[in-house]
Amino acid sequence: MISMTGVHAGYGGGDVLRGLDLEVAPGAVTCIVGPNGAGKSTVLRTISGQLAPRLGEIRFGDRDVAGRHPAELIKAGIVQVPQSNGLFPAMTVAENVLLGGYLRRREKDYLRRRFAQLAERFPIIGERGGEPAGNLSGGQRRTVEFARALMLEPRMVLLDEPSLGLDPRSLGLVEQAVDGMRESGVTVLLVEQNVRFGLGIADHGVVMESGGVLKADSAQAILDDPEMGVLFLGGAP
Ligand SMILES: Nc1ncnc2c1ncn2[C@@H]1O[C@H](COP(=O)(O)OP(=O)(O)OP(=O)(O)O)[C@@H](O)[C@H]1O
Repeated sequence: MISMTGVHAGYGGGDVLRGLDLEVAPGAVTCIVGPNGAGKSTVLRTISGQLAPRLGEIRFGDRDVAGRHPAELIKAGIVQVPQSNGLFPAMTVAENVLLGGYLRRREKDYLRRRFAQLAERFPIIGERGGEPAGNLSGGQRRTVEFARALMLEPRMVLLDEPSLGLDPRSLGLVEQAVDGMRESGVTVLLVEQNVRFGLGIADHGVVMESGGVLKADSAQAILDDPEMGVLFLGGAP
């Protein structure tokens, strides 16, 4: 689905990604873990076009999408859910969800139909659609962020630390949403500090270190690997 080859990218003060090679399997959930500063979020930003790689190739299907504008990548079917606080709190829940359809804003019938589908899948959107998004709990807000990302029926969703700041019950909502994406054939690539949670909801795992991929395997194999424990996963998983 996505394959990155020899990718170098950074923010001006030297490369954060240094010749990164990564394959993301289609229709599955892949979780990237690794120490702070390894470049996990930078991988997502590079795929979604927020950061142009200095070198290397990023293939999405049969296209090279490296360095494309984020709007073009959304049209191609890649959407990123930012780390947190991605909603406009004074706007209603429904308005926030509909923002995800901005690129097709003139197609009112399509947007209405798609919104109705998402309201069926995430009941909070129908139930609280007219309320300011700022009224919702953390887990509910995350659900609205997911629904917004799904408005244009993406083929690939990038999630940057979806568990951040959530209580255990809300983590269940994130897991359900990710399971739903997998069931509908969406490819999911997520970054998680909460290693057990992230690898627990994923099919494949990737361990990053110093701007490269140290190990890629099934999520379970990475969870079970004693070497991964203390050094990269912040304690035995
Ligand atoms: N906007 C930015 N401008 C300058 N440097 C940045 C920027 N964003 C990240 N960096 C630097 O790039 C490096 C990698 O950051 P990145 O966010 O990709 O790491 P990460 O693996 O996701 O870790 P973390 O969990 O700490 O975010 C870090 O040294 C960070 O300070």
